[in-house]
This record gives sequence, structure tokens and C-alpha cells, in this order.
Amino acid sequence: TSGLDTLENSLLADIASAADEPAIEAVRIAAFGKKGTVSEMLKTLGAMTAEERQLKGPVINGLKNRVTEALTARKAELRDLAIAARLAAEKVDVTLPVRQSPAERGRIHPISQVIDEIAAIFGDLGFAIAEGPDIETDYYNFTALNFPEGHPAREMHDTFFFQLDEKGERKVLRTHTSPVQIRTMETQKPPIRIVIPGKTYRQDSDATHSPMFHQVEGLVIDRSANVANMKWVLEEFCKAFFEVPSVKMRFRPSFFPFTEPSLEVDIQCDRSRPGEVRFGEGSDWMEILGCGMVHPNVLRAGGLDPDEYQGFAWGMGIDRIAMLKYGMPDLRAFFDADVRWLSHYG
Ligand SMILES: Cc1ccc(OCc2nc(C(=O)N[C@H]3CCS(=O)(=O)C3)cs2)cc1
Repeated sequence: TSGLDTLENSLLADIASAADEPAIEAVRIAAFGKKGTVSEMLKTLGAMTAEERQLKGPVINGLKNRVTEALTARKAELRDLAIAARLAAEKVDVTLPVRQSPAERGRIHPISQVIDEIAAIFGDLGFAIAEGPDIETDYYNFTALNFPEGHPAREMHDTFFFQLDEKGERKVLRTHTSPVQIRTMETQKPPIRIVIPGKTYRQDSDATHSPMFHQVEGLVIDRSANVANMKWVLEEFCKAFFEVPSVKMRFRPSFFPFTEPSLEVDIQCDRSRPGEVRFGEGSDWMEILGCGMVHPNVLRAGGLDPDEYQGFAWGMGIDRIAMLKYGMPDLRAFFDADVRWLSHYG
């Protein structure tokens, strides 16, 4: 039976040296598969005489049992080794400090940053923040602001109109934040000093115009507010916002239905370096806002007597100013909600 011993020793050696589960499975197949060495051995029992089988049977079965036992034990050992290896590989050290990857931190949108800055500057000048509805009536958005019937701004090419509502009222997406000033005059006794940041909507869309954009308007109403006061307030704002000790401003005559006189304001800037704008210096001019003395019809629409009260107002587009301040090429990037872009400016 030396042949049997040799076979058993070589199988046990193969089992012991099987390094992983596929290897031990290969040994099992070599021993107990269809053409397996042990399977073949067991088949020879069938062809033996009764006496022969009596003799060899227990020897072959003994070999089969010992090899099977060794296989099972080694399989279990290899399984445990594989599990231990995975546990080691996938170990997570929960005591490690949190990774501060930038993407995980939220960002304040540049427009919101600019609104906050502007609100803070006027807050320091004694202004309150006022807000109002984005969906406005035709009355508050146009009529109360002295827009005559048939004024082009009332047309569809400029303004988003809603279907007539159940009361036959024409609703619009507000084209400026001015309706809020009317609503404030109706509800608050002068003196009034408010700024109104907010979303405004126009049928406009190209590299420098988005159908939804942001404005900050302001209103001062009391018994003596005049153009000189207006110029001072606007100059203080520009110095603070553009962070310069002095700024040259140019007031050009203009026209708006809700102010008389109306002015447009440029500030001095230097655009000699391509793609860069510096304020408070240079020989170039940049328009940044419009302003004027509140028209008497508008005071009346707010329920005030023009012989008793007067005031001034202004309006500026934030998106453009933010672009200037942060040096952004295209307005549309503001609304793409591209995290990489936002985190660059956040
Ligand atoms: C009751 C009331 C009375 C007066 C008012 O005057 C608001 C004003 N706005 C402007 C102005 O030039 N605005 C534009 C600047 C760029 S923009 O974003 O397109 C809007 C001038 S005076 C507002 C409300």
C-alpha cells in the first residue's frame, strides 16, 4: 500500500500548501472530482472480490476521510484568513480628524455676498431693509410709478405678464423693486429711509442680460431731502462699496417716469489693463446707477402730499456691479449653479 501512502502524503501536502480558496478548491477537484485521484481509487472497489474489498476497503475509506477532513479544515482556515485580510484592508479609523475638503463647505453666492455688503453699508447710514412680492400688480409696478398707459416698458417685449387673475387684475413679474417703495409709503409715515434688494425680471437674455437679475433700490422721504443729500449718500456708498478713500462721480441728466429731475451716475475707473477694472482712479467712466428726486405723482400715489414731503431715490443693478467687483466675464455664470465657479468666488 505504499502507493496509497504516497498519494495521501502528496494530497495532504497540496492541501497544506494551498494559499487561497481557489487553490484549495483545485486540490479538492484533483482528489474528489470526476477524474479525481481519490474518486478513481474508490471506483476500483467495485471491481474487487469480496475478500479483496474487505481488506482494501477500510484503507481507502480511511484515506478518503483523512483527506476530506484536511480539505475542510484548510478551507475554513483560508476563509478566516480571507475575512481577516478584508477586515484589515477595509479598516476605518473613526478617530481621524474630519477632512476639510472644500467641496463639502457651503458657499454664499457672490450675488448674496454683494447684497449683504450693500445692505450693511446703507444700514450704517441709517437705512432699513424693505422687501416685497416678486409677483406684482400692473398698478404697483407701473401706474403708481407714473408710467403712462401705453409706455413701452409695459409691453410684452420687456415685461413678463401673467394671465388675468379671477378679479381681472393684470399681474406681472416686477421689472424693478420700486413697487416696494410705493407699498412702504402707503404704510409708513415719513421720514422714510429704506433700501430694497431683490430679484427683478425682464424679457432680456444675452451675455450681459439675464431674464432674472437683482437690483438694490433706495428711497429717502422727509420734509427737506434734496439733491445734495442724494449725492452725499451715493458718494458714501460708492467709497464704501468700492473700498476707496475718494471716488470721482459724474451726474448726467437722464429721464425716468418716477423721478424728476432724473440722473445717471458714472464713477471714475481705470480699464487700461485688459479684463481688469480699478475704481477711484483712471480716466474712464463706468455707469453704476440711476437716481433722482421722487416725482410728485409718485408721492401722491404713495398717499403723501408733495407740498409737505419730498425725497430722492436710486436704483442699481447688482449683477453688473458684482461682475465688476469680482471681475466676472459673463452674467450667465451666476445662475449656472456651478459649484466650482461658486467656490472660486465664495
Ligand atoms: C416710489 C419710487 C420712487 C422712485 C424710485 O426710483 C428708483 C430709481 N431707479 C433708477 C434706476 O436707474 N434704476 C435702474 C438702474 C439699473 S436697473 O437695475 O436696470 C434699474 C433711478 S431712480 C423708486 C420707487
